[in-house]
Amino acid sequence: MNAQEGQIAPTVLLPGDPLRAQHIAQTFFDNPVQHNSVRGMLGFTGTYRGKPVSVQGTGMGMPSAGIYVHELIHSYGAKTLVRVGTCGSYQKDVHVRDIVLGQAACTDSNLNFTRFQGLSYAPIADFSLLMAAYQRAQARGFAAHVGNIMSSDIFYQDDPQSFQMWADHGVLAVEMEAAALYTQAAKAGVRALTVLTVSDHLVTHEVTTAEERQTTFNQMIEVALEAALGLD
Ligand SMILES: O=P(O)(O)O[C@H]1O[C@H](CO)[C@@H](O)[C@H]1O
Ligand SMILES: O=c1cc[nH]c(=O)[nH]1
Repeated sequence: MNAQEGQIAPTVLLPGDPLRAQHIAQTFFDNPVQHNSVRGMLGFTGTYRGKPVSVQGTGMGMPSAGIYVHELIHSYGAKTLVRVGTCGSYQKDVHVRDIVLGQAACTDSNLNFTRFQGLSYAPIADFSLLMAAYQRAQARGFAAHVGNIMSSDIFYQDDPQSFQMWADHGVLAVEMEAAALYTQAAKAGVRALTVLTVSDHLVTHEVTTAEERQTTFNQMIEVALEAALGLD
């Protein structure tokens, strides 16, 4: 990233899509300033209800997101990192447009097998952030599910039923970055959470319109901002 030292706030939202970073900055931030343009991975810093906050695109998948998470923590001093993204539901009662708070993240990635020398590590969210996000969603009447999620390296699975094993063990939904975020945050002693909107459904194949997705995406951002910044 090409941000200057001190240009990025200690609290950072992390969407996969850089254009969503731009949308978040333009919709929610006061006085947003673009802090990164390298590789088109847009990042902005501004304020939300008077508190400094940044948003940084991460790209798709853990190798890409892991680079941004590392630089945000170790080069720019990020202390609170909240991923805001989309997911595919594994469970009948987790509907499209619902919010999913990733309490923990399974993974099929080799990243953590390499990091932990073939042993198993359980990447988990920061509890204070998780509790705050759940309380903010409840207070606003948004449908929010808390539980285990799957961070996969594979978007297009060859076997469309391969998710069933995870679904049978209570995993709520699939995305592609949380396990790396939680692991790196734990190592660095900083706080991390993943807040997701269900964009598609692997069981019921429910669909949603772009407008509906935008509305619930904005609800998710409000929950993430309030939890990350400690706002009511
Ligand atoms: O909406 P974002 O944040 O990109 O998240 C999800 O969408 C992408 C796949 O379509 C992956 O990055 C996955 O984690
Ligand atoms: O990674 C993802 C994101 C959204 N929907 C999916 O099915 N997978």
